[in-house]
Amino acid sequence: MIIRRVKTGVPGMDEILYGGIPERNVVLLSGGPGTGKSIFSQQFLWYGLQQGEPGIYVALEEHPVQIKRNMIQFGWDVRPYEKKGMFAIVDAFTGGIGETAKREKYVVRDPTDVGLLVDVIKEAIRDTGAKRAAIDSVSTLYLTKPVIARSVVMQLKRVLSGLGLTSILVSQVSAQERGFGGPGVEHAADGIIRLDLDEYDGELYRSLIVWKMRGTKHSMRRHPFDITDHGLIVYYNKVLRVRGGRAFIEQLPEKVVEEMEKAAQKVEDVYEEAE
Ligand SMILES: Nc1ncnc2c1ncn2[C@@H]1O[C@H](COP(=O)(O)OP(=O)(O)OP(=O)(O)O)[C@@H](O)[C@H]1O
Repeated sequence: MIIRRVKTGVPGMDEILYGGIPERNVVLLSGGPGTGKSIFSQQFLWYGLQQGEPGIYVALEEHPVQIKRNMIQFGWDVRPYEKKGMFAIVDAFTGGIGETAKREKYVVRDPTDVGLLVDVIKEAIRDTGAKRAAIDSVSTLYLTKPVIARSVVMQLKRVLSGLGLTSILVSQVSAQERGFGGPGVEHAADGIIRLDLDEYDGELYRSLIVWKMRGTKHSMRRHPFDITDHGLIVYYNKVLRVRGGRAFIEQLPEKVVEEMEKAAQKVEDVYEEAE
C-alpha cells in the first residue's frame, strides 16, 4: 500500500521528508521565539489552497485580523478563499470581544474549554471540507496545566486525523530548551519538526531538523533555512555543522542530495499518474 503524502509547499522541505508529510499525520512544529513556526504553518495552508485543498487555521496567539495581515506580507491573501468557503480561521484568541470578532464565524468563547474548541474546529472542517489544519499554538492550551498536555493533543489528533486532515501543531518552547513541548505531546505526535535560531560567533543561524515522522524515511541532518519575502526556503542540499563554537554550512554529497530529490520526484510522478 502506498502512503499518500501531503506536500508542505515549503521549498526544500518535501525533499527532506522524502516527498512530504504522510497523509493524516499530526506534526508538532516546535521551536523557540521567532524561529518561523507561524510562517511555516501559514505557508503550508497557503500551498494547500493553491492546490485546491481547503484548510483551517486555529488562532490562539494572535488576532485573526493580524494573521491575515501578516500573510498578505508574503503574498498570501486568504480573503478570497474565505469568501469561497475554502479557508477559515477559528478564532480562539479574542473570546468574541471587539467589533471584528463579532463578524468572525468561528469564535471559541472560552479557549480554555478544549471540548468547546474541538466542537468549533469540527464545524469549521465540516463547512470548508478542510484537508489541512494548523493550530498556532497548541502549547497555549496547556501552558498553565502541563498535566493535560497529552490528553489535549490526543483529543485534537482524534478529530483532525479521524476526519482525514494532515495537521501542523505549533509548539512553543523557550529559546534554550532542548525538548519539543513535553514528553506526553512528543510521543502523541506523529511527527516532530524542530525549528531553531542559534547564535554562533556573533551571528544568528536558522536551521531545522526532522526529529521523527511516522510513515516515512526522512533526512537525519540539520538543514539551514532562510525566511524571505516569499516565506521559508529550506536548503535540503546543505547541512549546518558546529565546531568549536562556530557554525559551518556545508554542501552535502551529491549521492545524498540525489536520493532526496528522487524520492520527492517519485511522489510527484505517482500523483501525476493518478490524475
Ligand atoms: N519578510 C521577511 N523576511 C525575512 N524574515 C522575516 C520576514 N518576516 C518575518 N521574518 C522573520 O520571521 C520571524 C517571525 O516568524 P514567526 O512569526 O513565524 O515566528 P514564530 O516561531 O511563530 O515565533 P513566536 O513563537 O514568537 O510566535 C521574525 O522574527 C523575523 O525574523
